[in-house]
Amino acid sequence: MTDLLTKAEYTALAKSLDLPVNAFIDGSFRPAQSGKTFETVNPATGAKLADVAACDPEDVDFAVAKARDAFEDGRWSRLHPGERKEVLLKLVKLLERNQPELAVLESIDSGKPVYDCATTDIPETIHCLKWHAELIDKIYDQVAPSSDSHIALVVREAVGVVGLVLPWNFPLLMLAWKIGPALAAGCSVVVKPAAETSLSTLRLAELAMEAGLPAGVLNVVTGSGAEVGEPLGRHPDVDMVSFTGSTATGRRFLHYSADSNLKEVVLEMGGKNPCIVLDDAENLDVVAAHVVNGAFWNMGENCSAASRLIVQSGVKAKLLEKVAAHAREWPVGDPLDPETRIGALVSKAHYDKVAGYLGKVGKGKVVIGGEANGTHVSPTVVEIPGNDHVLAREEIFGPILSVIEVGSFEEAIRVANDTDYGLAASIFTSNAKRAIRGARMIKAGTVTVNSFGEGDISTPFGGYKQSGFGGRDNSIHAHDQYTQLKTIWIDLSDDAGDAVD
Ligand SMILES: NC(=O)C1=CN([C@@H]2O[C@H](COP(=O)(O)OP(=O)(O)OC[C@H]3O[C@@H](n4cnc5c(N)ncnc54)[C@H](O)[C@@H]3O)[C@@H](O)[C@H]2O)C=CC1
Ligand code: BAL
Repeated sequence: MTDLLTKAEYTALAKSLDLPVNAFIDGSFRPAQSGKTFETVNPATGAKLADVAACDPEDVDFAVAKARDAFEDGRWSRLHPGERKEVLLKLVKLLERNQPELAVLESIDSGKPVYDCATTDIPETIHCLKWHAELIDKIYDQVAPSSDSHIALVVREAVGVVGLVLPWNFPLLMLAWKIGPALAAGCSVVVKPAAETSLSTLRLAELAMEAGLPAGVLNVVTGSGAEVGEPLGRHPDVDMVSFTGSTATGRRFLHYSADSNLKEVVLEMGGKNPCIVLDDAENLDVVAAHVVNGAFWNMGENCSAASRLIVQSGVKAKLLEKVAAHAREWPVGDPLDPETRIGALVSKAHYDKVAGYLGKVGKGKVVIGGEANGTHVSPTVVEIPGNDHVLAREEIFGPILSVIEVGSFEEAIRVANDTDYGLAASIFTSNAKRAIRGARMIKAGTVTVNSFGEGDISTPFGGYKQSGFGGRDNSIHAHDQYTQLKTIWIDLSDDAGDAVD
C-alpha cells in the first residue's frame, strides 16, 4: 500500500523539483543542436514548467548513431542476461526510492491526479521493469528436432536499435512497457516521449545512468512528432519502432517503414471499447463501480477506456442510477490533492477536443456531468439513440461515457463489434456460458468478464483491427517485439567436415 502525502506536501515537493530539460543522449543531458526549446506547462494551472530541448532530425541522427555504437560494441547487448538484470534491478531500487518525486513530476506535467500516479502509474512502472529484468535470465532458446547428422538451434537475438514513440496519457508506464523488454533483451533504444510529457522520461534516464546502464543504451530525444517522431520512423539505421498513440499517427509509421528500411513496426493504438452489461448481471452496485472506473479512470485518457456502455433494457434504469451515484464520488479538482480522482486534461488542445464533444450530444440525453471549466471535464454520462451516434464512433479520450440500450445478448455483441477498433472490452453477466461465448465473440485483444481491467504484466496487451498491429506489450510475448529468431544449422556429418577442409 502506497503512503500518500498531503496536498500541502505534494505542492511543496512540486515546487522543490529540479526539472530535467535537455535531451539525454549517449549518457549525458544535451540541449538540442539547434539550441531551440519548447515550453512544457502544467495543464492544471497553465503555468510554464520548463523550456525543454526541441530536438530535430540532426539530434535523432546523433542519438541513433550512439545507440548503434552501443549495440554493436556489445557493452549492453552482449552482457550475460543476468548482468543486464542486475543493472535493471538497480534502476528499480532507485525508482522505488524516488516514488513521491516521480509521482509529482508525472502529475504536474500531465494533469493526472497524484493519487493515480502514486498508487498506480509509478508502482506499475516499477513492477513492469522488475518483471522483465527478472524474466530475462530465465528464457531458454530452442533446439529443433533433427537427425543425428545435424543440430538446429533456434535462438532469439536482440533486434538492435529500437525507436520507442510514446503517448502522454501514461508517460512513465508506457515507457516501462517498452524499455522493460527492450533493454532486458539487449537492445539500445531511442525514446521519443510525447512533447506534452517529457519530464518523467528524462528523469528515469538519469536514474538509469546512476544505476549503471552504459552510455548510448537509453537515449531520450525530446520534441515534436514532425521533428523527432517522423525522422525516427524513417531512419535507415533504426531496426524496429514500437509506438503507442493514435491510430492516425500509428498508420504513418507503416508508411515511414515502407519508405525507408522496412523496419519492424509495432503499433498500440486507439479504442472505442464496449462494456456490456446484461440483464442477469449480479450486484449492480459493483458493476456500476467498474463501469465508472472503466470510463473515467485517468480522465478517460486511456486507450482501453470503456467508453461505450452497452446495456440490456431490463437493467438499464437501475444501472444508470448507480453509475451516476458512483460518478458523483469522483472529485474533480487539483491533481496535487490526493483526494482528486479527475485531474486536468493533458493540454489546452486536448481539452478543446474533449469539451467539444459536449456540444455534440444532439439527440442524446445527459444523465450526469457535462461541465467543463477550461482545464477539467467532469465525468459525463450520455444516453445516445444508437451506435451510429458520433459519441459512440469517435475516440474522445476524455471522461465521456456513451450509453447504448440493447434488447438481447446477440444485439449487444453485434453493437460491441460495430467499430473500427478492437482493443479491449468487458462483459458483465452471471451466465457463465454467455460470458465465455461473449468473450470469444468480441473482436478485441483483451476481454474482461465481470470486471474492468487490462489484465496485468503477465498478460499480453494489444489490439485487434485498427487498435493494434505487429505485436503485444506486456507479458513474455512483449519480448517477441524486441528480438528476432535466428536458425543456426550445424552439420555434424563426416562428409560435411571433409567438405569444409
Ligand atoms: N492509444 C493511446 O494510448 C493514445 C491515443 N491517443 C489518441 O490520439 C489523439 C491525439 O493525441 P496525440 O497526442 O496527437 O496522439 P499522437 O498519436 O499523435 O501522439 C503519440 C506520439 O506520436 C508522436 N507523433 C505525432 N505525430 C507524429 C508524426 N507525424 N510522426 C511521428 N510521430 C508523431 C507524438 O509526438 C507522440 O509522441 C487523442 O485525442 C487520443 O484520441 C493519444 C495518446 C495515446
Ligand atoms: N492503458 C494503457 C495503454 C494506453 O492507454 O495507451
